[in-house]
Amino acid sequence: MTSPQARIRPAEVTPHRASDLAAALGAPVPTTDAEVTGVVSDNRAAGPGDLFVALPGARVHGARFAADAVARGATAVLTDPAGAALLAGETAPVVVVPDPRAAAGPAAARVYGAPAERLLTFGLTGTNGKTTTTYQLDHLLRALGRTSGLVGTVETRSGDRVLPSVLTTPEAADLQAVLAAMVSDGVDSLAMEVSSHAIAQHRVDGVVYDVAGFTNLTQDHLDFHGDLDTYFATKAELFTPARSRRGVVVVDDEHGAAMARRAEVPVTTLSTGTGTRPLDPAADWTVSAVAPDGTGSAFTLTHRDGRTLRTRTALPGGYNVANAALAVAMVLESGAGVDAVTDALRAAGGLSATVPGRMEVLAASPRVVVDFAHNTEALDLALSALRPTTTGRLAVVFGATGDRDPGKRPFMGAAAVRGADVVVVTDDDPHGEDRAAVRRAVLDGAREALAGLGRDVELTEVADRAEAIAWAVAAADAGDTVLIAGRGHETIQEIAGVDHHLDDREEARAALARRPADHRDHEGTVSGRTAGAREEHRA
Ligand SMILES: CC(=O)N[C@H]1[C@@H](OP(=O)(O)OP(=O)(O)OC[C@H]2O[C@@H](n3ccc(=O)[nH]c3=O)[C@H](O)[C@@H]2O)O[C@H](CO)[C@@H](O)[C@@H]1O[C@H](C)C(=O)N[C@@H](C)C(=O)N[C@H](CCC(=O)O)C(=O)O
Ligand SMILES: Nc1ncnc2c1ncn2[C@@H]1O[C@H](COP(=O)(O)OP(=O)(O)OP(=O)(O)O)[C@@H](O)[C@H]1O
Repeated sequence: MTSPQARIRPAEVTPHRASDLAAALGAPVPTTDAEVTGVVSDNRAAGPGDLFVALPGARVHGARFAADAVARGATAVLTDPAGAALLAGETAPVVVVPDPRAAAGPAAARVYGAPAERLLTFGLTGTNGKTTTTYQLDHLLRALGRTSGLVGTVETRSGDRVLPSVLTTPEAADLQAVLAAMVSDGVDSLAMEVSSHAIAQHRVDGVVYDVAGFTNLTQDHLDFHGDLDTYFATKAELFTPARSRRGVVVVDDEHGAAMARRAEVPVTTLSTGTGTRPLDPAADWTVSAVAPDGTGSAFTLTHRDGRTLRTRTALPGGYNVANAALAVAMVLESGAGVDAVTDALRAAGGLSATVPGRMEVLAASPRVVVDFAHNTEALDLALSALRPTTTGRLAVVFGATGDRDPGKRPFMGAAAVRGADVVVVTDDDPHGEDRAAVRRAVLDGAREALAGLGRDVELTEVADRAEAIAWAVAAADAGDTVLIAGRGHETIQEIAGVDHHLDDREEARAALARRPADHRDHEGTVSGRTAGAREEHRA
């Protein structure tokens, strides 16, 4: 079940009557009335004056928690007929609608005064790149002198208030509260991630984005959506008038091209030539003259109408050029002038936002990078992004998640061996699964790939992740790069049902601080580390 979490809420809300809300939702007006000053869909977050939205869940009906919500001060309940049946004897007014998930966003938007309409809103969807692009957008908006708020996988930020996120896209009631808090905190624009789960579950109902963006689509989340067509169709909903006013669609893969054709709002296409489709000169926006520039790249973004600007992204890899170009194109589509954007980017040194746990560079020599890549394609891409700027050896520390998608483990092992010179296989989030068995599956794929590779790769197993990071960082020479992949910004590692604090970035920084004492000797063996489950293999 969802755990109780801290939430960002507005300080002051003009009260609404439950009867008015019912009328606005086209629901029968309850026989008793009450004043509502907030909306929640989890009883543990309920407080005085809240409307408790009791949602039918996959595991439990929220109506089971209505009495507790009311005991905490909730003054009214919004639910469906099944929920209402569970509420017999409830003292608070009950508003009954056929689909409370679909009603939650509009109800909350009404209670909080339609906050999305008072912000310049940018919504990002796609399988990969949402978080990264959202931070680039946020960075550019700030560079333009705007006060932007952010909602996404890593954190939610309104003014000085920052909270770690539980979901990529919050529940409808929580989202509207955050947006209202942003308005009262003086925020004027919003960069946010819109997951496909959120679209399917009506979490963003009540928001019409000024500019929606699409990054790409690969096979993912089919446990939830069933098949790729449904996953695609869910994302396509973002590009309809109910959810956005206009959009920018990256057409670097076939799904992007299909998305642009299917969009029901005006969209401009962006082709960068960094995906699976070659550069499309017929796209509205094109990227050209990509040039390595330190760890990142400089690039030129041009519209068919002649608008053009040259800037850079500090993040490595072609896909980060696509993310950066998308952020710039979305801001230009929102009405910003190309000269203002050019000047702002020049003053800011390009798109140089650090994205927590996404190609986050912790040290330059040896270069130590933490990235969220947790599947085969992402691992491939991350390693190829770092290879051109690695003068020494490229090492990767990673594992596979337990209890999830066992089929990908050998492929991840093979991708690591293909892309790196030093491969350290360790635990990711084992969850309830046998940790050694998960690593074994990754190692099997790695060994098989090694057999036909034709170059030397050092393959090592270090069970404990902190120890694996310490080992790789200690073993690196000045020109080497160590990629620590898979967990990004995450700070909790679940082993056999127990949560342990583990932050790859903290471990890497600690290992970097210990380096002089811990450094690898010239024979290629490791000194200064405790014995672990390490085994080395050389092809
Ligand atoms: C698969 C999925 O999306 N599940 C969501 C769904 O859960 P559910 O139907 O099982 O809900 P439930 O536990 O039966 O509870 C029903 C209702 O009772 C309420 N409740 C429940 C328990 C309690 O003590 N008190 C209480 O009030 C719940 O808030 C809920 O409203 O409804 C819940 C609340 O409405 C969501 O929190 C929950 O998201 C879970 C936590 C989740 O992990 N979702 C992931 C898959 C997700 O949405 N991920 C995407 C990103 C995907 C990506 O791109 O990587 C995201 O946007 O985060
Ligand atoms: N445009 C892109 N195309 C392909 N891969 C990408 C792209 N951008 C980032 N990645 C890879 O995907 C990983 C996740 O990136 P990011 O967090 O920005 O995406 P996301 O859509 O927010 O995914 P998630 O919801 O899983 O966080 C990164 O660590 C990187 O390895």
